[in-house]
Amino acid sequence: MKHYDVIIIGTGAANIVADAALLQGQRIAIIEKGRFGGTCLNRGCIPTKLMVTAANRIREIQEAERIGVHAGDVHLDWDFMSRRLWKKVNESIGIKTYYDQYPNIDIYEGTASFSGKKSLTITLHDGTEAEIDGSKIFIGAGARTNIPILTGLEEAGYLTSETLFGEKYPAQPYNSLIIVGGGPIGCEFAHVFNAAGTKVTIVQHNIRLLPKEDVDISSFLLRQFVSYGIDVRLNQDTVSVHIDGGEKVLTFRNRTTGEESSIRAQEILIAPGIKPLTDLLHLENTDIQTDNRGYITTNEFLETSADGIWALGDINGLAPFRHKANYESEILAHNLFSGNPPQSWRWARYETVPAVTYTYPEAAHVGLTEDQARKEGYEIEIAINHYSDSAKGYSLGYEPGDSDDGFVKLILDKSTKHILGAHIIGPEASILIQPFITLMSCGSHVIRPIHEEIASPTTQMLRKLPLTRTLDPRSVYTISETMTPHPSLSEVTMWTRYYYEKK
Ligand SMILES: Cc1cc2nc3c(=O)[nH]c(=O)nc-3n(C[C@H](O)[C@H](O)[C@H](O)COP(=O)(O)OP(=O)(O)OC[C@H]3O[C@@H](n4cnc5c(N)ncnc54)[C@H](O)[C@@H]3O)c2cc1C
Ligand SMILES: NC(=O)c1ccc[n+]([C@@H]2O[C@H](COP(=O)([O-])OP(=O)(O)OC[C@H]3O[C@@H](n4cnc5c(N)ncnc54)[C@H](O)[C@@H]3O)[C@@H](O)[C@H]2O)c1
Repeated sequence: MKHYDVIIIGTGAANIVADAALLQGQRIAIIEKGRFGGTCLNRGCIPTKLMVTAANRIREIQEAERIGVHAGDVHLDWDFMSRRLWKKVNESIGIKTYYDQYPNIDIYEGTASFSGKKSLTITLHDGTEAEIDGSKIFIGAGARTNIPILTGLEEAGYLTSETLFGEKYPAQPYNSLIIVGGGPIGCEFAHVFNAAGTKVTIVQHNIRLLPKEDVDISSFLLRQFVSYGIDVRLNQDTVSVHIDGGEKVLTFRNRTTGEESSIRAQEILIAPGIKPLTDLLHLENTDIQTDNRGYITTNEFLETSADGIWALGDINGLAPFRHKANYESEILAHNLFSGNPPQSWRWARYETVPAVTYTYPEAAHVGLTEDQARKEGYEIEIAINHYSDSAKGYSLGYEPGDSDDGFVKLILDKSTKHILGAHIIGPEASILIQPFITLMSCGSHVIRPIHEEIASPTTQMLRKLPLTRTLDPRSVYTISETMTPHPSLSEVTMWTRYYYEKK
């Protein structure tokens, strides 16, 4: 059995840990069962946002008439956009080539599973197996679509975000598309294909689109989607799928009235949520605890319940965003590979994880929704400002009372006037949210244990100290410890620190 100082499972955000270990000259094993770069680069944030940006331009050009700009016919050149998309996705190959050049890194292309507490069997793509163990093991294995049990679905065939950016990538936009699920994935693809000319229907289980957003954001997006011709069916149970006349027919039932309906389309995209990729890892051979959904439980230092094993990103179930996975990976790099004494370790906080759904318009938030704040017992105040209330918003064409006049909604603690949550829907919401993320992240914070039962000796020692950590709003380091939604233009400003240090 070959021994390593560091084993990394998955090449998404965990690459940040690999890079830090590399700088320390550690002996490293990197294990990847798919394309290097993980979900974000190959089938998530990056390719979807290439599509979304093109779709946004179509909508903006169509809407420019409201400010007196007439552009004539506008359409999406699918081939051109697809070439740009695959050029970016294929940068995946460069990640493997990069790690290949280091003699202290071994790359294993295959699927890892635990054979013992800190040992792994890797089933390699060539059919052989490798056995390795490590002093420090980092699990960044991510998640995948949670396919529902739906009569006839397997026989009819379907798309997921994985296959859409894989073997089923469309040569042209579909004529018609049914999307099962009205979360971020369903809504972003609905926007893309609707703008590309596809007849889109969303069949959503919840009574709202984007149910994790504030209720006012959901209803605004619903109104916009309907105005663009997207057929949205809320509060539905999916019943069955069959093929008829070469088309896929989905039958669904209203959860309140019981009324059944059917809709047909060229394709069906399944986007009902995700589940962690823990099943492949055989965690039963380890001391790693999972929650009732199968996610690995981690504490504020990303420790698992097993000694010397950490988990980050989607697999710990805390918030499935790339910026949150990067944040955790940077914490691990800082704590374990920068020579920092434990007293200066960073710890993870999840109160200020931002989220942006890249629909048209964009929906962005940080912190609590109105409902969450009330449920947590806050006496709240709400402050709302519309785009049309600012000179720039008016110049974009928004008049007071317009149905698509977006807004910022702040949820405030009435007694302290602290911001509990900020919610924005409208142009460039992904950029406009950044000041609120930064404001809410700054200041002094007392260490708050997460999963107190997970406690290495160092963690036990740290939890006994009266530790507070201050994010100084004037410090350049605060910029890199504050999350920024990925991928947003705010990264141009917020990532300045990295370039500042390189120069
Ligand atoms: C369609 C879509 C759009 C998205 N858009 C956004 C967005 O705009 N912004 C945003 O912040 N987030 C977005 N996300 C979510 C984001 O992609 C994820 O939160 C992020 O990529 C998770 O990173 P990770 O490192 O935890 O896992 P991943 O990037 O999924 O990496 C895990 C890696 O581990 C490998 N692996 C898994 N199991 C094993 C094993 N047993 N052995 C070896 N290798 C293994 C996998 O092949 C994979 O490469 C999107 C997701 C999807 C699906
Ligand atoms: N811009 C972004 O940051 C971005 C974009 C895409 C995905 N993501 C992340 O990826 C994760 C997965 O996205 P998602 O949209 O699949 O998940 P989700 O869990 O957020 O939304 C899935 C939706 O599908 C509905 N649903 C579940 N089962 C259904 C069924 N059988 N029939 C109809 N509807 C059903 C649910 O009511 C839910 O609203 C998200 O949690 C999100 O954080 C982020």
